[in-house]
Amino acid sequence: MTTTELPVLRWGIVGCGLISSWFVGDLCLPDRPGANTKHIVQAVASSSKSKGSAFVSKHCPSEKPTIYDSYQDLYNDPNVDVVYVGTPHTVHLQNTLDAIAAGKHVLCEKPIAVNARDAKKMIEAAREKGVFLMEALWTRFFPITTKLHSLLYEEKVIGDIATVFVDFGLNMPIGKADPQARVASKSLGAGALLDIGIYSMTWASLILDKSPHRQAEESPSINATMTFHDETLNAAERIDEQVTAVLKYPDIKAQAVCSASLLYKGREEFARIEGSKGSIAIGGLAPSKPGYLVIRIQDQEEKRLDFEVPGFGFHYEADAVAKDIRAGRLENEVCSWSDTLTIMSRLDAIRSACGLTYSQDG
Ligand SMILES: NC(=O)C1=CN([C@@H]2O[C@H](COP(=O)(O)OP(=O)(O)OC[C@H]3O[C@@H](n4cnc5c(N)ncnc54)[C@H](OP(=O)(O)O)[C@@H]3O)[C@@H](O)[C@H]2O)C=CC1
Ligand SMILES: O=C1OC[C@@H](O)[C@H](O)[C@H]1O
Repeated sequence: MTTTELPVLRWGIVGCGLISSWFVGDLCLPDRPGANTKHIVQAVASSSKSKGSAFVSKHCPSEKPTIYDSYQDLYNDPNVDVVYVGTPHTVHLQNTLDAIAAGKHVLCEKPIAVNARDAKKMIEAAREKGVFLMEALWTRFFPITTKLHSLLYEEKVIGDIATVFVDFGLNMPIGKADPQARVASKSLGAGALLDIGIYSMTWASLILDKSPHRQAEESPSINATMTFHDETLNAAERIDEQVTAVLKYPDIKAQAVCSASLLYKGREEFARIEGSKGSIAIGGLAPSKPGYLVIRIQDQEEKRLDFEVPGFGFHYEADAVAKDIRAGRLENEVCSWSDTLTIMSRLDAIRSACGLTYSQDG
């Protein structure tokens, strides 16, 4: 099918910051192999029209979106099918609830909210209004994750899985960032766990929660530790710069060691799954954007599988959203409401164990 014959989905982009620029770039990629949808940037909303116009000229010059200086005006636009929320964590709740109230489907950036309680509110609102809602945990949608699952559980190439190690290191110390930026401002949700630890936890979940041997009702136990940018501050003021969580899954005799740090750039091979017969490493530009697998089996030559990704890879989640909306589904099966709540509850548990709060926790 040529691009012009594909069904269309019209996006309204809320917030013209970094992630929205990456996302629209992928929506506009021409002639993607396997594309199921022609994505249109129908509208953008920003704090000012000039910022919105500059964003469009730079990041999606081939599109002719309506530019709003009010998020609400975008939610009210009858030509917008789905709203993409690309704002800081702490405003996801309000932005998403407003979009849903206006009857829009929503794809909301990660973390969907600051805590599981707020995530539940968003899910309940979507359920009641009968609209689609998904957290933009884009990593789940890369073809590499499906291949990994099949290597682990269908081909069983490394035998019984014992330990998963995942590390997301980003050289972005709090002290070096602009204090007003969302990565350094506590009121905008700054901190390693919510920003990048969520990916380490997602990989562990993708690998171990999806084991066919799991007994779903048994949640893993979690032990965690954090270091803070300023250790002298109280729970409400401090910002986590490093975090490590150890998850124990007694039912499958497995464990995961998940870490995240803003103090160094992590290794390209960011994850390793150890099994009774060997290991599989996952590598890529970042743990959010995986690119290859390395299979190492005892007494065998190691094997590397590379996965070509056009653009950043945000189109995989965008295509999944489009397919669900067309089918009338309210949630996605790869990033279900239950998946989102599982991870958010674990992030809550880690924060509670380490003494880290946000004002949203109430
Ligand atoms: N999936 C991924 O790989 C990534 C995801 N993210 C996620 O995306 C979200 C946004 O991150 P990022 O794009 O880096 O952030 P930026 O600060 O670059 O952009 C956020 C935009 O949100 C808007 N905004 C709305 N309310 C506020 C507010 N109170 N304070 C500041 N800005 C506000 C602004 O747009 P305007 O002025 O136009 O209204 C701002 O430019 C985060 O939740 C983050 O976790 C971020 C990076 C990568
Ligand atoms: O989601 C993310 O992934 C990549 C990081 O650069 C960014 O801070 C984070 O929000």
